[in-house]
Amino acid sequence: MSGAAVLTLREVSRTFGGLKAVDRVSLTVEEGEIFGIIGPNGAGKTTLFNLLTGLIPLTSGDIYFQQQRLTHAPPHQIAALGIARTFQNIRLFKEMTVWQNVRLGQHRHGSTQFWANLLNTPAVQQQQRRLADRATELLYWLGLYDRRDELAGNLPYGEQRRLEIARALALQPKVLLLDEPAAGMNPAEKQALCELIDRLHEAFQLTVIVIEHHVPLVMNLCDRIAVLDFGQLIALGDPLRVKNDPKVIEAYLGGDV
Ligand SMILES: Nc1ncnc2c1ncn2[C@@H]1O[C@H](COP(=O)(O)OP(=O)(O)OP(=O)(O)O)[C@@H](O)[C@H]1O
Repeated sequence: MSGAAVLTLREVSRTFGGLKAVDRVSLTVEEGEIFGIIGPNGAGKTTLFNLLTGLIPLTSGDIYFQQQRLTHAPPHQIAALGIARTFQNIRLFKEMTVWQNVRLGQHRHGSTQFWANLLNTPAVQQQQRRLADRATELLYWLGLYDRRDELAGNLPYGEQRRLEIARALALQPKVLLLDEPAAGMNPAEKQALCELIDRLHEAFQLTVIVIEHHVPLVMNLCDRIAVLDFGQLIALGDPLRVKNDPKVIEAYLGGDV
């Protein structure tokens, strides 16, 4: 961790009708850390990701990426700045191959000009080769290289989750948001995923923000953890501190941590 702020949330709120889904949340995520977000069902975790990625507008407050105000930025601009995510409900192109899904994730890196593309210039060919190499590398990392020609929809569930991560990484993000990446996995798969996230974080120099229900996974993986309850931030700190926080034990963990 370098200690520099990557994401800064100031009094971020989102209401749905009368419901305060996210309620004046202020926090800073530092460069290079693995930051966990936990909380009971309906605590506002996914809504917070939707606000960070511009999928829904804030009701009030501000979000900054490094020094840049993101508060009203559209999703494509946020993605282009280097913030990528996966979804709680897997959102792959199921009728496309594993390879095509990752290549589509690289979309913003196809930066060469329209005419250059049309004429297939050497610069275009070189860029395409570079992107294909990167896609290959990602598929190796996620253990999906042998599956590259299969339809995404035909992969077993755990591999679909990993493909989502590969596709998010194809954007070459600085910040990777993972929404319950281990949902539906057995304990051994969860442990393996946890180790994989840690290695990816190291290898690609990522800042990772992870929403996860499985408390041991979050405790092992994360440098710091934020706990949400009814949209409010009720605790923030290193795993040990959060685990022993009476508010957390009372509101969420019920003493079984
Ligand atoms: N588009 C929406 N319209 C109305 N209410 C919504 C909408 N999205 C979320 N909510 C509500 O906001 C609250 C927070 O939901 P959110 O999905 O962010 O919680 P969560 O912590 O991610 O929960 P879970 O762990 O179950 O995924 C819930 O009460 C939810 O019903």
